Amino acid sequence: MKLGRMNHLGYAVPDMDTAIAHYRDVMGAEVITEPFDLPEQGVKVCFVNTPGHDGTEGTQVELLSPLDENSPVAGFIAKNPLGGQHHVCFEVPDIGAAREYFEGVGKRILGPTRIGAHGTPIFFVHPKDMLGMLTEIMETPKNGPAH
Ligand SMILES: CC[C@H](C(=O)O)C(=O)SCCNC(=O)CCNC(=O)[C@H](O)C(C)(C)COP(=O)(O)OP(=O)(O)OC[C@H]1O[C@@H](n2cnc3c(N)ncnc32)[C@H](O)[C@@H]1OP(=O)(O)O
Ligand SMILES: [Co+2]
Repeated sequence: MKLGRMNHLGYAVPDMDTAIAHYRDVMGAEVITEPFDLPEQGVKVCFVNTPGHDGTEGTQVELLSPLDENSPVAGFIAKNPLGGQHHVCFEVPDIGAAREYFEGVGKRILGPTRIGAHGTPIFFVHPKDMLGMLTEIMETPKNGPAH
């Protein structure tokens, strides 16, 4: 499988406004979207970009808060009331080939491949099969980064 860049760090937070204020005012990061809901994923999302250096591309933090108690991040927040690092997302050129690869090496894929917050197909691999890190695999946007 051909691994691409790290697209974002997923960060689960109990309160989106508090988290945005922290990254904007304390960290001086660039809040690049208004918070938006992804009801099908059970989360409210907001993207925060940090600057690159020496001409390299910056990084992105994906702030996530639960839309309701059934949200996949609700359980995480219950165990981590302050919030915390929830997942990491890597890009791949072909999501179908990547899914076959991970299944082929015995990693548990969580649910169907679906459209993620960046508007491209994604799937998740179980943290217990990924050294404790919930791992999102995302197909590289064909027309450059959506956010
Ligand atoms: C898609 C939109 C957006 C995008 O970027 O495009 C997103 O990223 S949305 C992100 C939210 N969606 C998801 O996280 C979907 C995938 N997640 C899941 O399927 C579940 O959350 C799962 C299976 C990771 C955990 O399910 P649940 O919380 O119901 O199970 P447990 O609490 O019993 O956890 C089982 C076991 O795993 C450990 N765990 C849970 N969450 C994480 C995590 N984020 N990172 C690392 N480990 C995690 C938990 O501690 C349990 O371990 P144990 O030793 O048994 O206590
Ligand atoms: Co994500």
